[in-house]
Amino acid sequence: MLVHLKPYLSQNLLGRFLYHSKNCQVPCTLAWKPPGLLSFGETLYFSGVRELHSQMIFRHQGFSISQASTQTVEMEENNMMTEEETVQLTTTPTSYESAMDALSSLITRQKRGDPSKIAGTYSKLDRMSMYTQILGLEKHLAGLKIIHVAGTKGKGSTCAFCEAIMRECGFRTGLFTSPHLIDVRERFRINGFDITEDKFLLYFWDCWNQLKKNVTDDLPMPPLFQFLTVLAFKIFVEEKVDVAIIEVGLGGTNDSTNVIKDPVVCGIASLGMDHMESLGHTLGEIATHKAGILKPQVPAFSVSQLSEAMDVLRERANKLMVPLEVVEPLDHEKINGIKLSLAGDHQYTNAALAVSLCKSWLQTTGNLEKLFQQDNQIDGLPEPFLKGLSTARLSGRAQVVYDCSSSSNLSMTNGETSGDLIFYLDGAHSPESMEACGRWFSSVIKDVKDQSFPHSCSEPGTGKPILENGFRNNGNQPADKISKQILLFNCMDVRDPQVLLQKLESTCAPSGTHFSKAIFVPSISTYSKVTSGASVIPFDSPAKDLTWQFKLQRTWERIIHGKASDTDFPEKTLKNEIPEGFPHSKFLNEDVSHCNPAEGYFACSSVVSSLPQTINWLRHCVKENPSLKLQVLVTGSLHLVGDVLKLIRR
Ligand SMILES: Nc1ncnc2c1ncn2[C@@H]1O[C@H](COP(=O)(O)OP(=O)(O)OP(=O)(O)O)[C@@H](O)[C@H]1O
Ligand SMILES: [Mg+2]
Ligand SMILES: [Mg+2]
Repeated sequence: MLVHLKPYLSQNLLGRFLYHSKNCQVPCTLAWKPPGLLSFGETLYFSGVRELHSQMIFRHQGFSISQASTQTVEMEENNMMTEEETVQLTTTPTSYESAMDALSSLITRQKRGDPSKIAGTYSKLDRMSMYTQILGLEKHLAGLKIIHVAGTKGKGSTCAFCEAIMRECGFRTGLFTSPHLIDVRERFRINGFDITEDKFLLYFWDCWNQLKKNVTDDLPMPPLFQFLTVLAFKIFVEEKVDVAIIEVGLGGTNDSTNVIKDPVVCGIASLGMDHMESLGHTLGEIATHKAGILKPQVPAFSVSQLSEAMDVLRERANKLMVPLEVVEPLDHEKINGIKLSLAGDHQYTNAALAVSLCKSWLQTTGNLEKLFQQDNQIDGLPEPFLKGLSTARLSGRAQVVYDCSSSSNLSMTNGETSGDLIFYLDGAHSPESMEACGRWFSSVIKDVKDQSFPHSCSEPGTGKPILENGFRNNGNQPADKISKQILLFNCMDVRDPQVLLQKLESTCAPSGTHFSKAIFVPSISTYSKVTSGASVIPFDSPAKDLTWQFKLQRTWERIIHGKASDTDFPEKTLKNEIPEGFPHSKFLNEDVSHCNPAEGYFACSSVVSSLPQTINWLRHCVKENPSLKLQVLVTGSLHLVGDVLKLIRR
């Protein structure tokens, strides 16, 4: 039998493929292929395929062709196919890595806020409208029942709470958030799960090819975030979600997601100082951008804000005749004492916003009464809301991960860890979020002090919370471990490290949290490549230029030692005195109190050129010292957090 496939993309297809059916793998031979690269619509023949199944997948070095058309499956079921027949399949394109390469080619080199990128015949939002038109999404977009969320901090968390609540209420959800930590598919969730690779590829190449065919000088391929936004719309329309929860990428007024004209409800999470290069240098200016997502007469909710921001929101809302309601952080009582699944006090604010957004959505769509009547709650929230609030998930935000590979007691079974190396991951990268992060870290390590080990490890990166409420105690943990707090930090060079590190230190210190050591290390991921979970991490490719990390270190040392400026802190102490590559063995045994930079020695910190080596080194430390427990706060950059998650998952 010959199977006739029409690949949608250029790919070099050579060699043998494995045909996976339900229960077996049948190798099949590539019988013929057109010379050179296959291009759109070209034909490829296989022989040796014995049976067809709707879930058939061909794989060859990551190249997969999947999903037989319904027609094919029906033909098979009706026994209509004969050996001689050539069957045409609707194929999905294929290698996930080639999709990542294609996506990476959309990353623009211009810096944010660079006015040159605004030039051109059409505005960004005009172009977004045109892209949605090309993809035939315009009229469907109007039918998506959208919850649209802007804000400086807490957008993603608010959206994650909304998703979980709406799902618990029985609706099929689509969730679009940014950024991603490990795999770009994290940005697109359908009914609570990251979109599958096969579906992603199907929709990705469909959008890609249609847009490619229609580009002109005035309408080039969209930059990355615009592409991801139209892709989200495509996915949610095709997947027929009941509710689409859309997080703004940056700002509001000019954000690609603002092509949404008639959301069901809008939310504005906490406002603060971030992305000033694009949004302006005052809170008022920033609020003006965020308020740009409000739409005439569409209900809107926000949380308490500084008056400079709130005034702007109210003014805009009045102009548009928008009912704007400000919600208070959730009250513990109202949620029956349940624990929010996203940790940190700030999440009570985000959760409250999500509750109001969901209620409003349910009301507008005529579902509220049904839901609230069914439930016999009095003042509190209905069961699905409570369930949603206690199960929402978002990786890399106040996430605790026990590192299994570091267990000093290898005899422990069932994936249990001695809990000696614990990563506290939070991608905070603005002053407000750094403060929230510091508060969370200080409180959570206190809680842990009162807990017992070991704890079961679970797979990071799956979104499952790693730290359950409470630990299991099997009674054999060593008593009185010495806990040390370590800071693992990096941030992008557009951030002000003085502000971020100062915020962290001044939030932690009053609660008695002092970092024994701070390690400054470059992230592995960069903004120049979109990665997948399967992307290879170069284990040993230390960064060459560590100028930025040395600057971070100097800033930290100045803060720790209360020095006001570089003149109080001679630069010569930085030269030659930094331990090369690896912190030396004494590193952990020294203490902040012994650290005197004036004497030319940086005992409280180190610059390390390789993240994988840093993690190995931390693992080594706890293995060598059974009495030591390391609590490592990883923060400053979501890239760093994603890289650490990826490394400790391996
Ligand atoms: N309400 C809040 N107030 C202050 N900080 C917060 C708040 N919510 C979240 N954060 C901090 O911001 C970080 C990012 O949270 P989240 O992903 O929910 O926000 P976001 O607005 O989507 O951020 P991003 O700019 O990374 O997209 C968290 O790790 C936490 O440190
Ligand atoms: Mg942001
Ligand atoms: Mg976000």
